[in-house]
Amino acid sequence: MRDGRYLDIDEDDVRVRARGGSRPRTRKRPKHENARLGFVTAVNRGRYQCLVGDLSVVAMKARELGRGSIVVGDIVALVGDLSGRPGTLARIVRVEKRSSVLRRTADDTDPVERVIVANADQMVIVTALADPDPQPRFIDRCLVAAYEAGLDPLLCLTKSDLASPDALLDIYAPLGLRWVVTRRDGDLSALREQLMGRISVLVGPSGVGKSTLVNLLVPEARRAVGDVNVVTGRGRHTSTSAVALPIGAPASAESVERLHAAREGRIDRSELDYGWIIDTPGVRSFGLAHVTPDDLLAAFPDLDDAVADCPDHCSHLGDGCALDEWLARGELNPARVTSFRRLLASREGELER
Ligand SMILES: Nc1nc2c(ncn2[C@@H]2O[C@H](COP(=O)(O)OP(=O)(O)OP(=O)(O)O)[C@@H](O)[C@H]2O)c(=O)[nH]1
Ligand SMILES: [Zn+2]
Repeated sequence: MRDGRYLDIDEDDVRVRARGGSRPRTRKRPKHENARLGFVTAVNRGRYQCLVGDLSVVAMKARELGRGSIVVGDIVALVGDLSGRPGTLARIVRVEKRSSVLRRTADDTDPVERVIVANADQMVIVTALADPDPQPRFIDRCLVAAYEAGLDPLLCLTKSDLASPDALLDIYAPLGLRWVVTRRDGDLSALREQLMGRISVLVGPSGVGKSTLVNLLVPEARRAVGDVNVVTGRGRHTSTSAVALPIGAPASAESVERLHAAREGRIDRSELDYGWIIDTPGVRSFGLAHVTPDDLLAAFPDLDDAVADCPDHCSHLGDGCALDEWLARGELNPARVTSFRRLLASREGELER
């Protein structure tokens, strides 16, 4: 890979010649002399599907890595058989530093908080306009998770053949979100445009038409499309594990490297006419307990001056909060304060199913 990062070799792969001896010795066993970087596209029962160059390689985690998780979106260093031939198994020996981390909360089916996706830069919040009805509380919690994880949110309102988006867009107007409206028999170019130059993680409750969208965007993916249960209005969970899919260009680690470069501002995002999407079936809640008011305030710079007048450790929801005085003096946009407080409050409790 000409771009550099993907050719990296460990810095401690230093061979030294033992003094006086004639045979080259290694000071310590070269850790990963021929390690190459790869992009994790899927995880299945302890096997990691990784893109190395333009080859898809199956790998396992080296024992020395311990218990740390490896998730879709991770950039990892691999050694061993990187041919990608059937039956071969490479080894992941290192996980590169992550630029973003999206976590799911612990719940009754899984007691541990887990990282679900690494290195994404956009969260596409998929919500149906009807069947099932939109859940603003779900959207709010996604927004909090996105702001905290450093992902740009994009609201994707599906099934526009069934209902108008106006009421929902009114609720979110004060947040200045980017949004697109879609339907399965409609034109997806507005959505496509928002996906270019980015690694987007798609989240949404069951049955909103996420698999249908993914199949329209990436027909080769053939994600299972479920039916909404006529009794509960909820979908069957037909697809189960997260997977990264390329849109607009063939799968290659170089395309991922260029998307990372765009995120870091090293190249211009608008030059890129492809992207990656990460579908996350079954993810319906995020751990928000660790999110602080300050994390959220980062998305509300217009409230900075006001909250500087707040008492220490202000919850911004109760008595004595300076936002109320500033509101009373007409110095803040009430809709912005309402939105900020609604998002803050949405951290409480877990998502009802
Ligand atoms: N009316 C209408 N129905 C749609 C549209 N898109 C999808 N559907 C239907 O909605 C149902 C759920 O679609 P899926 O794509 O399986 O939804 P999902 O979000 O992937 O659901 P899970 O697989 O359960 O996570 C299916 O019966 C689809 O045919 C749309 O634009 N309009
Ligand atoms: Zn306050």
